[in-house]
Amino acid sequence: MADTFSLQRVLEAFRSSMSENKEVYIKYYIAGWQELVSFMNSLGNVFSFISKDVVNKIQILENFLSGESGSYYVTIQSMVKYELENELVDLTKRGSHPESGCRTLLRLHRALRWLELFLERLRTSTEDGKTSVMCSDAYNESLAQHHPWLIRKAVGVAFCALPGRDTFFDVMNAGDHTQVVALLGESLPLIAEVYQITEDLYAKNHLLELP
Ligand SMILES: CCCCCCCC/C=C\CCCCCCCC(=O)N[C@@H](COP(=O)(O)O)[C@H](O)/C=C/CCCCCCCCCCCCC
Repeated sequence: MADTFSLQRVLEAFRSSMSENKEVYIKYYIAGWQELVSFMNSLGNVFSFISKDVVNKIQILENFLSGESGSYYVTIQSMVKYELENELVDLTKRGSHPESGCRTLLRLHRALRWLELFLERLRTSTEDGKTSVMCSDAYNESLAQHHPWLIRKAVGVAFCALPGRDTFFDVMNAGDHTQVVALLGESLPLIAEVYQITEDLYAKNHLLELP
């Protein structure tokens, strides 16, 4: 992973994550998240409790991918099939499989919806748009409903420390603001498609509320 964040690399990772027959490669899905973590790390310590959680979840999935059953973890589709067929998922309450691939990926999947909503707000924002408001509106519309009160409060505090819109555009390393807006316009349908494929797969298998 390179030192500086690049929106282009996020785009490439999510683009590579989709196979021709619309399966999602976990390797590239994780690579997209690793890029996003590098961005969050540059924002300072107030965000470290969030990036630690993402890093932990990436690590769980990487361990499955490089482990002895790694061939079943190549795509989200093959992971779901393998874990369900082998009863490796705690479906109603946490038990003997508290860190299954399915429940771990579900947490990142929910966060991907937040990212989609936030980037769409950023893309369509005007010069006086506040990133803290865009972030928290996107959060309230997505992830917040899955988080307890304490986490919601801590996240609210972190949002107040977000840099302004201009800084966000600059750190994306994608050229001037017009070019960033264009790249966001290119990235968002891809992110939305990866999200929707996963959402449909999880819905079909009744996995959207895994504990
Ligand atoms: C300029 C580039 C575009 C913006 C780039 C944004 C980079 C964002 C990177 C990561 C986003 C946050 C991902 C959060 C994943 C949260 C997963 C989760 O829900 N975990 C909770 C549940 O897990 P289990 O306990 O069931 O294992 C966990 O309890 C949560 C812990 C930490 C709080 C997570 C809050 C997420 C807030 C999302 C906004 C992040 C703001 C980042 C600022 C850009």
